[in-house]
Amino acid sequence: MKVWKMNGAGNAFAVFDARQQAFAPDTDKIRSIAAEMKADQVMAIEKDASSDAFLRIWNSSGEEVGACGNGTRAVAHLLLEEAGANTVSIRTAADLLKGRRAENGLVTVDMGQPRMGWEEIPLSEKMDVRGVDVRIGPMDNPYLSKPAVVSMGNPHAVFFVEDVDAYNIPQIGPLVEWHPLFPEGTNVGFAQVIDRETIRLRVWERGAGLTKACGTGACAALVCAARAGKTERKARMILDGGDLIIEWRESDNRVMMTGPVEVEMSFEL
Ligand SMILES: N[C@@H](CCC[C@H](N)C(=O)O)C(=O)O
Repeated sequence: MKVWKMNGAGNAFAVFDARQQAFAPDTDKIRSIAAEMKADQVMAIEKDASSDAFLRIWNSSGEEVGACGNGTRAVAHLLLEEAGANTVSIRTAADLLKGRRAENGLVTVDMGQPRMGWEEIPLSEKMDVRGVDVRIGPMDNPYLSKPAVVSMGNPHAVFFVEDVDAYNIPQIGPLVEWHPLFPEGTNVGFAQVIDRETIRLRVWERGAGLTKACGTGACAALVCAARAGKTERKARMILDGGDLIIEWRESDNRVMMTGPVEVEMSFEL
């Protein structure tokens, strides 16, 4: 079985080619692969009857999840190279996604439409998704509150802050990740709007912790920012591991994510 160590803007992946051979790891196995290969997510490329491949995704904590934007871009790159094609379709547990080559060796994935209904995120109770009742700090004087929420096939809560670097994300992230408002947990973004076309973003990922980049997190932050009128519908997202360009198209409500992909090494198992 072929295995790749890859990253998408620094978001690190161990990718297993499970199209010819079954790959059915248990939680402990995923944790040990992730630790050994220093991966934020472990992924398996499987056969699919109605697309080019099914992409199975596990967080480094061992739980299987529905979406991983940078991981989808990484696997799109592998499949595009393999087929010498210009477009590729990838099914995940959350959606059917399309990948394509972009300029300068970058890879674009159509991440589909953001889901904004409180039950779709999901939240445990009905609430205005533009700012939910989550407070960090003293109840009557929180230093962080009212994150915007959205699903990109996985749940995201986004705090808009003045200075991303002023927050102790490893301390705050877990408090929000498993807040009772999120029955399935949530990814937690800290977004600083630099100007109407630029956002600095750091993401505490559910089941993986602080990563160098989170693709769905970047989509979520742009959607929440544009929905609130803070930015245009297209912006450069500056993450710790590199930049992503996110565009939330007005014409069809779909979110396009473009960024770099790197194959660090590959081997046969
Ligand atoms: N790194 C990812 C997101 C991976 C899944 C996430 N941690 C979750 O639990 O939903 C990305 O690039 O989107």
